[in-house]
Amino acid sequence: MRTLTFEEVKKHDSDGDLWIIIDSKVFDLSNFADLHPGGPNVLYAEGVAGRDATDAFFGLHRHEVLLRPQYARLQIGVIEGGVENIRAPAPGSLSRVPYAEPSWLSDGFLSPYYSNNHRAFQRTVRKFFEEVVRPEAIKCEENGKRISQEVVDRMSDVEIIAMRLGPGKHLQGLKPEEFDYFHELILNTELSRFGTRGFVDGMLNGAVIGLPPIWNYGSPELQARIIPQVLSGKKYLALAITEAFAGSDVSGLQTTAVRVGDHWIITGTKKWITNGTFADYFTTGCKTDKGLTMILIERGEGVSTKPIKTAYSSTAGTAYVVFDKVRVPVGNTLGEIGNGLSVILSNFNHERWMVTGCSVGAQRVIVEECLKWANQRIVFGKPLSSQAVIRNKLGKMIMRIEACQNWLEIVTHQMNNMTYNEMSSKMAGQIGLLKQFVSRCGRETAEDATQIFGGRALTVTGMGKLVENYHRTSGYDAILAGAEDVLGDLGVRQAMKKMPKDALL
Ligand code: HEM
Repeated sequence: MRTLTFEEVKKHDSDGDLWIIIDSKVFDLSNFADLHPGGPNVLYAEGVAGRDATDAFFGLHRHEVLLRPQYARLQIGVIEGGVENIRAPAPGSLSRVPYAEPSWLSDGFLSPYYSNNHRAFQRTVRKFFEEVVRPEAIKCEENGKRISQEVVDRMSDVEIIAMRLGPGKHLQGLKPEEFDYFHELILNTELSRFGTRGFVDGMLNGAVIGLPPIWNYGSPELQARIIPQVLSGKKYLALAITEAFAGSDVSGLQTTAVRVGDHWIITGTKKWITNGTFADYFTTGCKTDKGLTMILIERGEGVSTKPIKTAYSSTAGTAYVVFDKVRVPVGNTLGEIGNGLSVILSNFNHERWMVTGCSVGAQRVIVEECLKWANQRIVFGKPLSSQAVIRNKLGKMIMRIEACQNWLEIVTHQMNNMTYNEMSSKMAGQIGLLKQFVSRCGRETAEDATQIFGGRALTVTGMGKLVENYHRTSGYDAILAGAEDVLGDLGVRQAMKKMPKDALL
């Protein structure tokens, strides 16, 4: 790469002969100017053409623009004696922006929950997600296609699909102290950092919520056949509960299973089924003459799926699933006939806690985006952060994310130290309230972030793209796995049930 002086660069400041300096790198924009998405005129302006345009550039573009190969190759040299100050973060690295990381990952802070094993795990996971998953996440979020088999295979190779189901004996080769609920929490917060909310659900969330009923209630034959296929990423699974007729009120389901000999004949339509467009198996809630029953249905004759357009990317595979007189062996029943509600309910704590972790991971990135933008954006001749109204919003965002993180961690600590049954009886209400709190905080932060970024928060590309995605999709966290108002109410109802009889004023 050539070394150039400011004097040399200055000579190239006209139409057809245009050089510009950004962060001590010299770019030849002569042929690019007419193709520039921001238009050619801005590039010929005084103080830009032939000059050091670093501040102007970073006020208008994300740093990653310069890393795209088509733009990186416009660089023709470096400035003599210049120092490159703005470097892309290395994959897996931690942010040094205050509050951009939870306190346990911040220099000089302690935590009672995390061991060195968790810290090493976090480093490996972040690097893997940034290098392997992030490019796929960005691509799929935009084109709406499902996650590629290649990335699924790579996740399966390092047991990520299995780890997302939580601690347990399915994690071959890992001792309990090498994988607990804090490890899983790390996975959930790390996978939601890319501003690609649809992809987060497209990353096989169907299996995370649909496999446990097979695991806990399926026959040994069913388990031996289905579980390895799903954990190896060779087959896909969706949880098919909700219908146009029933959402949070699962007892109102209308999909019907009628027993004929040793088969069920199943008819009905499920709606909003995450990963449904590409699922091979459906863990399905059905009405029978003995009450709600969970049954595993395989894609085949009588099963059809249709994508539903939603506010987030179709990479999530959200579907209508139609069962038209589907014949299913009675051996595919999960748990006792008529006992479907407890199968569904026993699954909910983990699912809601998982959604909460993903939500906290995404919320924290937005806090980081806002702190960076308020610091670098110049308005009325001063950084945006010099406005008290902006600092007030930043303060509230920080308070919210820290409160969410700390409550989530203490809940995770209880989960690590309780049996499954204790968790079911003691944590359902608390997790319901936590989920409501986190999703409400997320939406308030989405609103504040949109005000801080202004018009940039309304475009899917550019400086505010993460805020745009978050603002459009944070409501999903308030609905999926149980509407937030219903969950908050569950928490209070459970508390009332446990009130001591003699607790009077
Ligand atoms: C290597 C040099 C440059 C490259 C590769 C480049 C590339 C781009 C790209 C890709 C965008 C679209 C933004 C997005 O949606 O992500 C953009 C927008 C823009 N660029 Fe550049 N640019 C360069 C230099 C400059 C300079 C020096 C200026 C002016 C000081 C400038 C002013 C703008 C403006 C005003 C926009 C529109 C921003 C908006 O819509 O918010 N660019 N540029």
